[in-house]
Formats: sequence, structure tokens, C-alpha cells
Amino acid sequence: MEKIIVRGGRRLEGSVRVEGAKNAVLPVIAASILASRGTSTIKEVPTLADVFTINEVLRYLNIDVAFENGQIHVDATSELKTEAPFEYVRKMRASFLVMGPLLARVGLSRIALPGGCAIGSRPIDQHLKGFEAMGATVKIGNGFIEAKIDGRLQGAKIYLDFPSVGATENIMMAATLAEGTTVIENAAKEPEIVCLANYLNAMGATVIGAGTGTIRIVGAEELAGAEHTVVPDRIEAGTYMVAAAITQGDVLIENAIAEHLRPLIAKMEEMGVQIHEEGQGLRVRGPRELKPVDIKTMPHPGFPTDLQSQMMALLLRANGTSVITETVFENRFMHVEEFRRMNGDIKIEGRSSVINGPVNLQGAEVASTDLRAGAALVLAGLVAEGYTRVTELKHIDRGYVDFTGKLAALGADIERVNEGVETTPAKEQSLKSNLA
Ligand SMILES: CC(=O)N[C@H]1[C@@H](OP(=O)(O)OP(=O)(O)OC[C@H]2O[C@@H](n3ccc(=O)[nH]c3=O)[C@H](O)[C@@H]2O)O[C@H](CO)[C@@H](O)[C@@H]1O
Ligand SMILES: C=C(OP(=O)(O)O)C(=O)O
Repeated sequence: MEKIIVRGGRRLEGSVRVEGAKNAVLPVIAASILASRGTSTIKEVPTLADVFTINEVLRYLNIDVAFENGQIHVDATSELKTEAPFEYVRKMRASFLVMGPLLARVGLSRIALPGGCAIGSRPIDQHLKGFEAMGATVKIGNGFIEAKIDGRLQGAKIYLDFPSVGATENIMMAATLAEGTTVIENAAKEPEIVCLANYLNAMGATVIGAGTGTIRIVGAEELAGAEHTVVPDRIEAGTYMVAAAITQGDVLIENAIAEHLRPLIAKMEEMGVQIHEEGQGLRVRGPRELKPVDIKTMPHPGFPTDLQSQMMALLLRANGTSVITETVFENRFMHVEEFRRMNGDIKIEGRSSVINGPVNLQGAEVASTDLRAGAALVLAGLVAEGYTRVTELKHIDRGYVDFTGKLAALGADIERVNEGVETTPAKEQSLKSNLA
């Protein structure tokens, strides 16, 4: 079984470069489906399991995708298939982002119904409400969602009940080829939405207002392939910021955009962490003593849920009681149980976790429950006494390029190993020989 083994106690120093954002590159690759002419070149593509998965989905749809040297070339000019089976959607919910572009381009899209996952049930009703408002017929059956339109989608005014990132992206992509203008109200404002809008505009679309709560999309007859560079990953950047702070280190996080990290910077500064913009990045210096803070996760520009578990690791080291309230996902405290195995003093009260610090974290065998939880456990391991072994690395591989290598380069005592697990027959064998 693959594990990350980390021995706590090293102060991190040096610099680390942030990759293109996972949550931006996935919708951007999906948006390439919209180009009926020309080839797209996408730059700053991180080598992540999720990128391989979305590439596979596109290839299944009969699209030519080549991934080399951090760039992806997509040619979607052939006749497209219209179905994405469960094996892809199960691996990665973001596979559902192909629904909007396929529906807009071909008039039909059949995608396996995404299930829930470890962080909550994650419905897709807001995506579907948007497609229906644009005139599509949506049917659910046999584990699939089918959306269909005769002719072109029609521009519509769509108010989202919640500023869902995925629904905003799916509807925005579909609307680029609709007849007339679509207005998305209460739209998500995340930097990844702006990244996608920039790409769509480069393809010939007219998307106005991305990054605000109202996005206006004027439909075009067709879109063409374009060149686009993916925005840096604010969640990866935030993870290394916490790594620097928790180890009382001094780390330059290259390529981190301060503007995208305001909620994290504000909370970390409240805790006593020193953060300065330096060149094209952020320098983070951890103090000897951390102050407790309260955090509530919210849609952007609120505190991101994807940095909640990493901050929990940091708050375990703060001098006093902190409260984290998770408002975005209903079940994103699975890591609490794992932190407890490391001597974390945390109580869950409804949608809040009460963290009593500072604790002396102890190395233990712990499992990633989702990708950010996995990263957070490694962060805790950086300051735990003894060895921490983190399993279920498939989650971490979805969102972090060479997590172990990057932390080791900063001075962490960390390695990724394939440790054999003693099988029952082997155990029986040793019991027998002990008895003999
Ligand atoms: C690939 C990607 O970009 N993933 C990010 C994206 O996920 P994702 O796009 O799935 O997240 P959403 O913003 O859609 O979901 C936020 C909340 O809205 C609910 N909801 C969403 C859609 C819907 O139709 N109905 C509904 O009720 C969800 O269950 C959840 O409680 O944004 C999340 C919130 O910042 C991040 O944690 C994920 O890392
Ligand atoms: C929850 C996340 O991703 P996804 O929506 O792809 O599951 C994440 O990136 O933390």
C-alpha cells in the first residue's frame, strides 16, 4: 500500500512554485468541446490524476487530446459522441462539466448521474435548472441524466439558489452557443470562473461580468480553438502557506496571487503569521506562537472550503480555542476523526468544529478522506512527534503535483513509499512458527 511517511520537527525554508489550478483547468478542458473549428492550446496544465481523467472523457467523446510538457492540445472538430459513462463521473465529479458544452454544441448530452462523495451529497439541480431555462428537456433514468434541445439553446435569465461554482461554469459554457443573451444571477465569483470566462472569450465568446454576481453571455454561432494559460492554484498555494506557518518556517510561494488568497491571508495574519508580497509570489513566515481564530467557509470571496482542513491542522497548534464553521458542504469534517488519532482535541457541534489548542501532535497511521484532508494530515505530520503515515493517496494525487517532493525540497523529512501489508496467511505462518 502506498503511503506518505513524514517525521515531524523540521522547519521549512526555501521556495516552492505553484502549478496551474486544478479547479480551473478542468472546466477549461471541458470548454474546449465548444470549438467546432481550430485547435486549443492550454498552458500551465498540472500533472494531476483529475487532468488525466477529464482527458479520457474527451477522448471517449471522440476528441483528440495531447498532453505533453505542461500543455494540452485539443482538437474537437470531429463528430462528437454524446455520452460520458459512470466510470469517469465516479472517478471525478467534474466530469459532469462536459454536459453544458456538449448540449450546446450537439444538442444532446447523456452523462452518468454523479453520486455523492465523502464531503457531502452534492446535488446538480442548479445545473439542470439552467439548462431547462435555456429550453432543454432534461430526463433522469437508469443512472443517467439526458439533456436535449431541438435546434439551439435559447438565452435566458437564470437565478442560482446558491452561487454554485460548477453550475455557473456549466451554464456559462452552454450559453456561449445559445441564441440570444443569458444572464446568470447569484453567480459564483471564484477566480476559476474568471479563468474560464477568459478562455471562452479567447474562443470567440462574449462573456461579461465574470468574477461578479451577475454574468452576461451573448451567444455566438460558433467558437474556435484558442490559446489559454491556466490561473495559478490558490488552494495549492494556501496549502504551502500553512506548511510554512505550521513549521515556523520561511517560505516563498512563487506564482501565488495575493488577490485570490485574501481570506486566507487575513486569517493567517490574525493568527500572527507574517505574509508579504514578494516578486511574483508570497513570502510566509511562521511565528513561535499562533493565536486562535474563528473561520466560516463561504463562497468566494469568503473563506474557501478547500482550505478548511489545512487550517484545522494549523489551529491545532494555536494557543486557545478556535471554531471552524463549514457552510458550503454538509459533511466536510471527516478529517476530524483522523486528527484525533494524532492527539487533536476537536469537538464537532453541528456544522462547527471546536478546536482546542495547542496540542502536541503525535505521529499515527491516518487515512486521507478527501484530497484536502489528505494534505492537511501531512501538514499536521510536519510538526507531529515521530512518524505519521498517511494512506489513501489517490485523493492527494487528484489535486497536488509531487506533494512529497515539493515538501522534501523545502526541508521536510518526508517520503512516499510502497509499504507491504502483512497478509493473513503470512501472519498465520509466523504464529505457527512461534508455536513450534
Ligand atoms: C472541480 C471544482 O471546481 N471543484 C470545486 C467546486 O465544486 P462544485 O462546483 O461541485 O461546488 P459547488 O459550488 O457547485 O457546490 C457548493 C454547494 O452547492 C451545492 N449545490 C451545488 C450545485 C447544485 O446544483 N446544487 C447544490 O445544492 C453543493 O451540494 C454544495 O453544498 O467548488 C467547490 C466550492 O468552492 C470546491 O470545494 C470544489 O473544489
Ligand atoms: C472538493 C474538491 O474537488 P472536487 O470538486 O473535484 O471534488 C477540492 O478540490 O477540494
